Amino acid sequence: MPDTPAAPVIVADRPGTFPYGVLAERHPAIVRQVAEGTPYGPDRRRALDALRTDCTEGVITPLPDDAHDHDRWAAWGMHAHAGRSWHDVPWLWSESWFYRQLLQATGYFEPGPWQGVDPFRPAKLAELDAPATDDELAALDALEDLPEDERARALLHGSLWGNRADLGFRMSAEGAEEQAAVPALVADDSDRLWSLLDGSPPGTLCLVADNAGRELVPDLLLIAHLLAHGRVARAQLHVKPHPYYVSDATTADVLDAVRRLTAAKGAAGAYGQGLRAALTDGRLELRAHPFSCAPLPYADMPDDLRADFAAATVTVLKGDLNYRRLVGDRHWPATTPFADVTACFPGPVAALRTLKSEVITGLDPRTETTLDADEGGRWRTGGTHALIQVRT
Ligand SMILES: O=P(O)(O)OC[C@H]1O[C@](O)(CO)[C@@H](O)[C@@H]1O
Repeated sequence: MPDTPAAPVIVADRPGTFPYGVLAERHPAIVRQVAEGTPYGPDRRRALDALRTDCTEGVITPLPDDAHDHDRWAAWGMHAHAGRSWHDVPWLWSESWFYRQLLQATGYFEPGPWQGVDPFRPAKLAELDAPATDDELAALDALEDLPEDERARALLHGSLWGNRADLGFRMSAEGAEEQAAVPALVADDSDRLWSLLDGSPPGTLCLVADNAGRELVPDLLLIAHLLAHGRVARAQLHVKPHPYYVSDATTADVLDAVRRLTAAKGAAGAYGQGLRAALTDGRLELRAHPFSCAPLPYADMPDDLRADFAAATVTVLKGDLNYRRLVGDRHWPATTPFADVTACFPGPVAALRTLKSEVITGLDPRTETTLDADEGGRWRTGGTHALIQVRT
């Protein structure tokens, strides 16, 4: 990292702060939502109740030695954090640990009736099947009359603002969307992104997905468009190997989204057909690397994932959590250059994110001052503002 001194890592140890609230309020609410969403039996309910207490009052207790991913979590620092409060370890670590414990409580990994049952599926399907999705798919027909580059820009913004489809966030941010009269980009390097996607011969796009449903659909539309118009020859879509952060996308969610598109009329249906063809002939490849659910920044990624990103024309990281992992989840001054804090990423990288936590870099000082003056700190966490930041 150029001579930018590393800022402190975020820890959720101060009551009244956003990270603290996520552990103390959002997590127990998510446990309640999961228990209400699926008719688990008494034993699973007891495990969920125990987690609701443990994640607010407990300490980090290592996985059993025979857990399928014990060694992985040991390598990710589990024993180093053993016995400490969830509030005293890095926030990123604590959050990721919560979702691992939630799958433990629901029996997701264990042989038995609940193995492989996504505890968030009811919420994901309700969102994907919402009438609003029909409206968004129907709106695609109007894009067909636009020149290709304007259509590409519209789909890029669809993918960006799709990031508001974060069901975990929605639970505690009722009305956030309505508040934003004019959605504003606090940083916009999209021209740099297009220059990367104008190269010849066309290369490979890596898109690291975030939320399923109404975020994943516009991500897939963007990929379908870039493939169909020869802006990229191949695309790698990185999803999660198991449910994570409520609505993060898994392979099952990709299949649901492609099915939803393929079943639609008009342009949406054609996009669906194009995606099915790209998946079957290999131009669109799915990846579900275990590190995508790791409690660690991308700087610590393993070599095979690093090789994927190094070989890409550009890697697009979607969403707030991926942004935090890209910049190391630290209290950076907002004006810290984006290129400095992303120097460790192995290839050109673009962040498409709506702001839902305090971490931010690469801002123009006037932008920060104006936003603070107009909105206090709300612009950082309310999901009402977004950014497109690119390091070539
Ligand atoms: O779905 P996204 O965009 O990664 O947002 C994740 C949200 O969850 C958080 O981890 C807080 O729980 C924040 O990063 C953000 O508010």
